[in-house]
Amino acid sequence: MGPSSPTSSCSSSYSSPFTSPEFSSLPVMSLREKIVEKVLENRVTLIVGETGCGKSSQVPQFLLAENMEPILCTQPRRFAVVAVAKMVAKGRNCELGGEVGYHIGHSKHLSERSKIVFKTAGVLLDEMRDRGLNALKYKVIILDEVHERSVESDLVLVCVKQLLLKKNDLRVVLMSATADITKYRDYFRDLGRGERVEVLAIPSTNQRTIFQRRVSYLEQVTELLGVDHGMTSELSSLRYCSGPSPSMANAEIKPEVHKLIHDLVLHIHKNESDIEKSILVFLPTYYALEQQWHLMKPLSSFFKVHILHSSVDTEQALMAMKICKSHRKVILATNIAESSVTIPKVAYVIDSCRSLQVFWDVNRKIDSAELVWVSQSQAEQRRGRTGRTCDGQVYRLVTKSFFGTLEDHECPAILRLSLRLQVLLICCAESKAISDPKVLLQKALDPPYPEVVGDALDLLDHKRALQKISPRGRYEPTFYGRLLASFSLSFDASVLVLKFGEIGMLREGILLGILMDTQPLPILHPFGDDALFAEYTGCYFGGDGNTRLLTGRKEMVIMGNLCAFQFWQHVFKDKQRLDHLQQVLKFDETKVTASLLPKIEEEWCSLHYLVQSSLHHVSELYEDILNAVHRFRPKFLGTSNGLPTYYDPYEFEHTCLLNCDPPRDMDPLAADNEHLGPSFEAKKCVAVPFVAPNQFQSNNVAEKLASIIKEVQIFHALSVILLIWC
Ligand SMILES: Nc1ncnc2c1ncn2[C@@H]1O[C@H](COP(=O)(O)OP(=O)(O)OP(=O)(O)O)[C@@H](O)[C@H]1O
Repeated sequence: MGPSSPTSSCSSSYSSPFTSPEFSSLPVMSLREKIVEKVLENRVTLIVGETGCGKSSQVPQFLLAENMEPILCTQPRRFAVVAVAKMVAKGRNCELGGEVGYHIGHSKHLSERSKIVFKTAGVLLDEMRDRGLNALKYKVIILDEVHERSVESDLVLVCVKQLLLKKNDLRVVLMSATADITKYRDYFRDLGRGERVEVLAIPSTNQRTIFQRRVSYLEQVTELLGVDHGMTSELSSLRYCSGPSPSMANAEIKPEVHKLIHDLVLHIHKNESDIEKSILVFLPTYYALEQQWHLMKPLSSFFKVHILHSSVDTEQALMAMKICKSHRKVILATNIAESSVTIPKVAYVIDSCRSLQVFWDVNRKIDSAELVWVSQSQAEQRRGRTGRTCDGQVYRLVTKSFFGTLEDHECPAILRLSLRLQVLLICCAESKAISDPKVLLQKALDPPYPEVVGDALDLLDHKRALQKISPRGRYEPTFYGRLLASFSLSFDASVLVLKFGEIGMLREGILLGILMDTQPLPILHPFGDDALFAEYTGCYFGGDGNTRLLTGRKEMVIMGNLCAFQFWQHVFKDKQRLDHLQQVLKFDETKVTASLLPKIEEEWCSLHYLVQSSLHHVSELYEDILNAVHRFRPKFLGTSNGLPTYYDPYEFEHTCLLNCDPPRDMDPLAADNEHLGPSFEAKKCVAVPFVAPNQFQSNNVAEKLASIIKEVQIFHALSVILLIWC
């Protein structure tokens, strides 16, 4: 079997991905022929291999070389979809969007020519809802990281199995380093006579070329640091983990744990001469990242701290890591960085072994979040973030015996969450084969409790999003339900949009709904500096007595971001305004090229402490939702006011953020200091003349927001959504 041949979409300097020295030594390479053979022979193949052995990046290419395209690969996280797609495209010397493409949320780099396509499970489910199982028209479907059990991944698995029952020539490949093999074998047992899941394990013994990974536990860490002399491992466990085993210990992070991490980071720094070798620390929440960051501030002359959290622009954070060469990198991350990604030169992983888990509180009927101990499978994935581009050392901050009693796998989300939105989405599916939630969810790998599905159906019925079609008791979506389901927002955010639509403020409602779900938000939140964030937010909303309208800080933040978005839109999205901008800056018309304006916009955003990518994301989502509303044409569309008066272009005034102090101390999100941008004096705001403080009728919108929040009694649910991103 020869290497794949270059395709027309690849450049002439194409070199075979299989022979390039960077990849030829990956352990998965030794099993290439076997993998192809097994996938051709069997309808379902499970590939199990250590983290970093090359599954995600190489297996799709093995199959492409056998002309098994088109190939679909799902990844549980957006971050991973982009990272793996980029890596495969780079390895094949192709443009992204050509032979190799991806689709996450609103970012779509695909074409007719795409032969390997990476998507999130969520995107795939949306497509299936619209086009039925036809959305799965691929020769091979690879479900990567199958151990990650989001509701979306589990639903994709159900649908793929339905398709397998109909389509004999489809090939499905499941991949993971830590999947429960028996579970998947059993799940596909009823595919047909003589059918079975072929399991292919990439042997560890063959992994001569993979880098070393050593693991130490709490007892070795305390010994290494010379703390708690003579303390038994039981006492250590009590001191740092509040108990001897997960069932007897709460997963809160005590100050002692933060101190231990601080000392360990310092110890590593003193003993590792290569400052390019970085340290990745896993913590459960934004708050824990903040605590750790504050503790490490005095060490800022040694370290550059980077943050990986959903509230941070990951692309930008990774870029900043690449640029920074002068200091050792310490990356503080939540489980966003837990699987599928390679952060080059991570040589040390410190794992707090805790994570944040959201669950549906059946009694209070709200989403809640709690700190939990990770499963062994999660800890293995975290371990796998090192040993990829250099040798690695992992420190687990629990004792070995404590670790031994952690669950093998975490509880699947389908057994923890309320499933309201998923039940509604299932009911809205075009294809009858997948539109009955009671039937479909019972086919899941771990079927949810029938009362949870019943609760979701009742709630949706109560909200008139579904109606029971007698006599068989099957539910159908109402017009309102279909409309809600078409928004690609969380359930509460979608409800909010429609409530605003009903009072003639559709535009504001859509933006507020999007902002409830958006991470990172348009207004920059300098990491660890809530005061500065409040100052930035206050410049957009709250400076003229309108704070009393809203009681919660979270709603204030949403309102501030709404005003910030509109401000940006006013300056950069209004045709006449742009003409005006050109005059202000005295552009020579001919020189105003497509490339100049984005640059100005980028600088402007940075001067006003706005996150450009987030503004664009909100803008794209806004268009989508507006289109959905126009497709459905609800009654209120006729009574909506249309464009607000302030849309008329005219000269306007704004309270310029340039008067704010720049971020103090070390900003972990910025690259090296010399890359911080133009000096303070040189700043010039192109939004002049002005935007008046209440230009966007913010008081009026805030008043409506306050009453709608009360009316729909989603305050608690809102707090949870906001708690996760704030
Ligand atoms: N951005 C990158 N820079 C440098 N090397 C990389 C990069 N991405 C991947 N690699 C290399 O390719 C190897 C294989 O990565 P790949 O994601 O295919 O492995 P995997 O088996 O799918 O791992 P996991 O189970 O952790 O997702 C890594 O171990 C690393 O050596």
